[in-house]
Amino acid sequence: MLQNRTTMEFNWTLCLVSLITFSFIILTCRKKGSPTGKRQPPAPPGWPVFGNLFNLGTMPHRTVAGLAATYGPVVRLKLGSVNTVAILSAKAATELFKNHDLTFVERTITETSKSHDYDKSSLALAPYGMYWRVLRKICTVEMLVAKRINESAAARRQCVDNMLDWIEKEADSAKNGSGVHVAKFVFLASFNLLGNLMLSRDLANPDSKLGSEFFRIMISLMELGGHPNISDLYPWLKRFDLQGLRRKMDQDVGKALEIATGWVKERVQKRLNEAEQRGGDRRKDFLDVLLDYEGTGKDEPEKMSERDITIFILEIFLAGSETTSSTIEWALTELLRCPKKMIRAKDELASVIGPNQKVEEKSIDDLPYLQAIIKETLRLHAPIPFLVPRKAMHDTDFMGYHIPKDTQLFVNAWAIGRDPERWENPNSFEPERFLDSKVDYKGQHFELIPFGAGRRMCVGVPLAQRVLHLVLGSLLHEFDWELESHVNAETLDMKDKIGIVVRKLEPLKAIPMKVKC
Ligand code: HEM
Repeated sequence: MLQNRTTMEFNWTLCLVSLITFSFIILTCRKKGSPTGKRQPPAPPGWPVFGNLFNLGTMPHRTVAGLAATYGPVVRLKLGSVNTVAILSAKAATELFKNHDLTFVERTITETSKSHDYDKSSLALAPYGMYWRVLRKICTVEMLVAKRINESAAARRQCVDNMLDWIEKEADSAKNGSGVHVAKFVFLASFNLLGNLMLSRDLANPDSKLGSEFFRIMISLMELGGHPNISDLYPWLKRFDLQGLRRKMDQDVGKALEIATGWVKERVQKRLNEAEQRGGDRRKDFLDVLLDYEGTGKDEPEKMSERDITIFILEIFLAGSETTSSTIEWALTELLRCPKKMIRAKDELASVIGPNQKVEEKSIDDLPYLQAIIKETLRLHAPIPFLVPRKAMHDTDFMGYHIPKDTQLFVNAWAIGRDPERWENPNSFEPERFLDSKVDYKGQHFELIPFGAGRRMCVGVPLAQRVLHLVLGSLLHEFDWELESHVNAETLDMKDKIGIVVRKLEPLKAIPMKVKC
């Protein structure tokens, strides 16, 4: 008994001594900055083991942006055990993309993205090497070029027409005074639009059981992928999968791959039949481009494997649907808070498009105010606020700071879009600022980078640009919009929440009234 007590006391003493030693080591390391003695970026104080996790809050893009005032534009954070650096100003972003893009060209790979080896076939996550180059080239030279995008303009118009019909029906059946959940319909339309571009089919279609199942799974993948995961913060815990995220991801990715593989096989068979019948003058979609691919077999694959193709299909849905619907939701929200700007946009549409006419993609160039609204929305509400996180390929010096190999890099596009050194009235929605300005989001102006910049910049910009203008232009041209009666411009909730993309915390509910010509 006595011996037990002595052992217990000894254990407690040992624990206490270990804790003091551990804290001492942590504090010493923090005081000296870097164990190598080199100057590291400034960092807010953190906790042992947890680092700065508790500093992030529920809207990390905003909290991290706020650190710039105290620590400057390059800030070091410890997220669990992961060394991270955040870039918070347009000047620092310019230095990054002009002089260090290659050093940070690799991605951070999360635990859930390893499900079914998704990361190995993904364009967005692939290591900077041969496979990534091949896929990127297929996208930029064959798929997302003006000619191919033009060929599918009619399919996009049809998807937008369906969306307008759904919204009108929903508004007719809604109780007096209640609004329509706009982003839901834009999401469905974006999904179908991508389905037509890639597979020539509507997937968010109540008549298609498989399409609906695929749609449900993709929404679940977006939620799971955007969920903070302990396994990413403390990689030694990953085998326990404490939140069960990897298990759920394995199930969903498995099911999505099964469905998409079925579509690929079906198409392979159809192409064989067409070849036999010498028919097949249908429009070539993305799936055809991938199946047609022929590489040299030396420094690139001879053919794309079925697996790589199916993962590419999932990726495009994940990359292109929620980003689009979130941007439209914010644009409409901002316009509902500024009725004069809404009127100006509608007047421009009325004069360029005319009554009884539909907004077409070819008119976008003639709609400078609409273009300015999209830019201003993306400046204030970058849907992927930290871009897709990068990783240092080797030790490097950046703006006088030492950044060790494997450090995760967050480029805070949200903070950069509101950088007070670059933008006047950075927090106000003022599309007019873009009317006499050459600044755009195509990766050359580092103060506006909602699509990123450099080698890993979004490949979808040419498509996203068309879709955003087409959808917002159509919503404004076809309907007059009002807020629900219990909300006004001052009380409209503007908080956001972060998942794979940032979107409005409270979904926008607005009342559409069909414009009478
Ligand atoms: C509003 C719409 C969109 C936004 C805001 C957006 C934003 C982004 C961002 C921030 C990145 C990371 C860039 C970086 O790390 O520098 C990215 C990458 C990517 N996006 Fe988009 N995106 C949009 C639409 C699309 C669409 C429609 C597609 C496909 C058709 C697409 C496909 C991709 C792909 C494949 C990558 C990975 C590129 C790579 O790693 O090489 N995106 N996007």
